[in-house]
Amino acid sequence: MTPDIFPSPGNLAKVLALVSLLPNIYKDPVSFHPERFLGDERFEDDDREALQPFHVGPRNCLGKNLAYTEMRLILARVIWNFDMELSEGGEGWLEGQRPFNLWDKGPLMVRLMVRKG
Ligand code: HEM
Repeated sequence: MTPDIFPSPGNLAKVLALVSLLPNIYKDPVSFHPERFLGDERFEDDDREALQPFHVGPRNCLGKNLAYTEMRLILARVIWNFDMELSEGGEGWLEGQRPFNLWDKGPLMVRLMVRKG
């Protein structure tokens, strides 16, 4: 990121879902490749730091570690107890998703008057 591309001052937003779909960051990004995270050499050029679903910095997600623990526990129990297959209506799930965004609310102007009495 350089000032030539993103002049300051300005707002820069990172669209997480798009980062995860960029083929120059993740090889074959829309296919299911769990081996991507298990040291498979086909994916050694992936930039694993690019996607930060919990954000980074002083205001990043406070629940990150809890969320990882919950996800691991739930996924492990589901996989341990069940076989899974896509059921009717599940086709095209990825393509049918709709993205939503946040909005900048702008300042709420309030006048404070010292109470009398
Ligand atoms: C997959 C699960 C989760 C994801 C992807 C996620 C993601 C995020 C993201 C992107 C932010 C905004 C960070 C920023 O503004 O830079 C955030 C903030 C926050 N998250 Fe999560 N979160 C998850 C689960 C949780 C859980 C389980 C908790 C608590 C039990 C939690 C508590 C918080 C809190 C308190 C903040 C505000 C932190 C602050 O403003 O200082 N999150 N989260």
